[in-house]
Amino acid sequence: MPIPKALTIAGSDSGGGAGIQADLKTFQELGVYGMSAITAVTAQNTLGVQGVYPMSTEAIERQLASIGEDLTPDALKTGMLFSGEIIRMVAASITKFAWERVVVDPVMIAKGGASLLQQEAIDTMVGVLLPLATVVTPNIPEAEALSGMRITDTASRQQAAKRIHQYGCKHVMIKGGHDEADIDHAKDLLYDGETFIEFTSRRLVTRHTHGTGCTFAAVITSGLAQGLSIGDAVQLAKRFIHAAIAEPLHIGGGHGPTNHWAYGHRLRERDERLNGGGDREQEYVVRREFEIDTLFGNIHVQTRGDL
Ligand SMILES: Nc1ncnc2c1ncn2[C@@H]1O[C@H](COP(=O)(O)OP(=O)(O)O)[C@@H](O)[C@H]1O
Ligand SMILES: Cc1ncc(COP(=O)(O)O)c(N)n1
Repeated sequence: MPIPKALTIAGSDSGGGAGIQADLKTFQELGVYGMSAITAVTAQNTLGVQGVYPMSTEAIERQLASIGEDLTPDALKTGMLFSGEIIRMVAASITKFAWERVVVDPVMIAKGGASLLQQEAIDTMVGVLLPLATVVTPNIPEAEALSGMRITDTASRQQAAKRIHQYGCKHVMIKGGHDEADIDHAKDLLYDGETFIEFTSRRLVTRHTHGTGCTFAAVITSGLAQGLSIGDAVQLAKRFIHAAIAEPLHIGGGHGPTNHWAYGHRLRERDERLNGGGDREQEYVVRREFEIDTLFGNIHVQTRGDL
């Protein structure tokens, strides 16, 4: 079987926790060959963003053309795009090469508050990029900016998903990491134009969440590149990010990166438990399966009616 290939079109994070670096680490962990087109270089660490240096549109266009003329990604994701001009150029390249399985992570503001997308570029994103998206993955503030409405509860989150879906993307995934009202759960909402599906995990108490959104979208991209359905790719992403947040690396003095190795560690731990099991009695098998589920965060998936 050919090796699945994924492309990230995003900014570089010198600190290695978010952006291009998070995406490539994630692709690699999941057995997907990673390619990149860099839209901007950020000087960044766990304490914040110290500088933003966008690339020329010519340099970005050339990177995409080099990829398109030789390598066809099985799926791609966009991250930090910075300006309307870059968004237009990226959308034109996606169309030109007829690339499919497009994950748009509408990165706007870094966790420390630095702007990674010019305000006037939001309309361009809505007009030219979202119609090309297989799935768009805003966090709550990004979903508010895209939909033009406040999100305060499940009903308003569903309403915002409906509005964003009308821009022409196939699926909308509104992530719940910023939902501070829900102190127990991290709940993400997927909408395909008809059905709402909630993916819920336990909320982990930590400040080491730098790069969660990039990593989450990169897992979805990897899953789509490997031929998973969107629902299965999101389920994989939820498990991967839960493990990555649960085992922080404690790197840097501020908001540290997530652990891109953690999911792989847990898979190996599961395999050891299963292989080491021998012919145990049924009750042990049941208990072991429960433990295995616990390893991956007990993600609860629920289809929810329209509120
Ligand atoms: N404290 C947490 N515990 C468990 N999962 C979390 C936590 N914070 C974020 N997540 C999950 O990480 C993913 C990224 O979410 P979010 O933080 O909303 O995105 P972003 O990084 O774009 O702001 C989502 O699946 C979300 O549910
Ligand atoms: C280059 C770059 N791209 C994206 C983010 C957002 O990070 P997060 O995933 O934590 O929202 C970032 N901080 N830097």
